[in-house]
Amino acid sequence: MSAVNEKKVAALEAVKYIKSGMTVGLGTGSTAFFMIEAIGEMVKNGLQIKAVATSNETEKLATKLGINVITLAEAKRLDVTIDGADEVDEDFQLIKGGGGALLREKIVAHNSDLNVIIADSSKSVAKLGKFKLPIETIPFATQLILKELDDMGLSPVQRMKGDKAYKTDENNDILDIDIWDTEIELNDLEQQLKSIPGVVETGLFLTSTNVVIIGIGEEAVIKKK
Ligand SMILES: O=C[C@H](O)[C@H](O)[C@H](O)COP(=O)(O)O
Repeated sequence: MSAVNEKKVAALEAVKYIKSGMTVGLGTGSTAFFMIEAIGEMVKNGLQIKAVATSNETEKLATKLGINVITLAEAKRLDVTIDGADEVDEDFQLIKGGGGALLREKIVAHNSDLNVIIADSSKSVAKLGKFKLPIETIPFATQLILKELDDMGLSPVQRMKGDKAYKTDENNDILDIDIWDTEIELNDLEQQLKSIPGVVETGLFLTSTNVVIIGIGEEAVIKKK
């Protein structure tokens, strides 16, 4: 079975967590796509939920499928959020933000009672960091943060879209950094990165995840914290 189908296998298992009356956080990306599509189908069949989208892209898709999208302020608190990841390790730690949605994703995860991560088998790793860690920065500070991260040995690269700087939904920049060889422990690294003025958020999700569902071939392997 291809990786694309493993994403769908995980997504279809995850939507079993959703019941009528819930407020649901909708993740972003190609794995989340299958989850949103499945929820759209459930809504057509009578499921009644409210949803908060983690990106403009997700909001557009969910609205198109008839899902009732509300703001985070209206939701106040979410029952469950289902989202993808770029890497997930054995300790439920994640790298996210490959699609640039890490800031809203982290805010939504923080405000959710249950966070379910869905992924194909290629995302499951023994150690985080083969995937470059995305950092969201305020444009005013980006060039100086690039220098600071370079001095830390993290080989930052500014994400581009063609010949222009890539911009997030919040109109910020993304720097992708290499944490594979760093000797800094992940919690410390998160603290150090967040302490640089102009760094808005990092793609390290170290404590928010409760359930990981990995599609392995046709099987959905569920791990609970
Ligand atoms: O910014 C994007 C999100 O963090 C995605 O959930 C993550 O990049 C995984 O995306 P995909 O399911 O497309 O691999």
